[in-house]
Amino acid sequence: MTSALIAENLTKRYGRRTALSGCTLDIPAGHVVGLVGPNGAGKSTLLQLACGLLEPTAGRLEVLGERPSSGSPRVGFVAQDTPVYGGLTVAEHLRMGAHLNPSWDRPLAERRIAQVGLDPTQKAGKLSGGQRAQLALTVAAAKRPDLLLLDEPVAALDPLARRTFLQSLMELAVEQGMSIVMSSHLVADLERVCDHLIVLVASRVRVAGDVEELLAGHHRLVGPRRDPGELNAGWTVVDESRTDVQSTLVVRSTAPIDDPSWQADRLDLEDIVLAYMSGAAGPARVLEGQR
Ligand SMILES: Nc1ncnc2c1ncn2[C@@H]1O[C@H](COP(=O)(O)OP(=O)(O)OP(=O)(O)O)[C@@H](O)[C@H]1O
Repeated sequence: MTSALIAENLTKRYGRRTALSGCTLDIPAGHVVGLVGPNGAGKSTLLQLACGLLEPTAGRLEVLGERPSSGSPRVGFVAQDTPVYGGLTVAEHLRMGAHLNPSWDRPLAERRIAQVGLDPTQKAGKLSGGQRAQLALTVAAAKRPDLLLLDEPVAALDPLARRTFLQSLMELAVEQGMSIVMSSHLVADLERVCDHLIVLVASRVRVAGDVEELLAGHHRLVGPRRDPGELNAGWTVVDESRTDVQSTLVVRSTAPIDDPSWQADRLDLEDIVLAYMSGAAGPARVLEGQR
């Protein structure tokens, strides 16, 4: 399987501040990938490195088998502030897109603009934040990139617009075969559309992998208090809390939990993300077999 993005020990520093540290990832092509993590975790930095807007301080990064370059027609990027030209109309954005991009997909652009109810004669500067996000996505998608990078694309959208937007992302992935990597704080949304997830915390990858594998491999365990040395050696403890009598753990284990002294429950994606964000998860780790 080809990779959309390969990072090896990728590091980005701004002066003395480390925005991304020792990031190692292999993101398979043809997937919708969610990138989550708390504010300042390094998500925008990773996306900007991937589209060639930033240069790494150290490490290796390959996007679609090449070194990232900012002008690549194979990679589309929609930044967090949904850049559009305030003085141009919606239709002028599409004309400019067609002029600048040999692979411009005019029917796709016109269909999306109609679908999301944008008035082609409206100046972009007069659009709402959500409408600007829709326009920016349309322009990026109509370039027909192989990889679309979206930095918090749904932050400004109302719940219905979010649903339509995410639906259209899935269509782009399935019908056009686009790989999509998008950052978001809305994990429930990501669970609906993403089949791959990366959790970044404090500039490091805490976990990355196939969503189905992540859901199947994480468990919440409640049982009599145990100290770390007494736990099953095959478990990775992601998060834990203890009272005098009881332990509550979030563990990763590929094997089923067969110890009857633990009550084991499945977790949803949000639980897993929160466990990695709040837990003593230790150094960066990547799920084996994440491809
Ligand atoms: N141009 C810059 N100069 C200096 N430090 C920066 C710059 N851009 C980002 N940083 C720092 O790098 C770290 C990672 O920032 P980044 O924007 O990548 O985080 P993020 O995960 O996208 O956050 P958010 O969810 O708030 O958008 C932060 O500590 C931030 O302050």
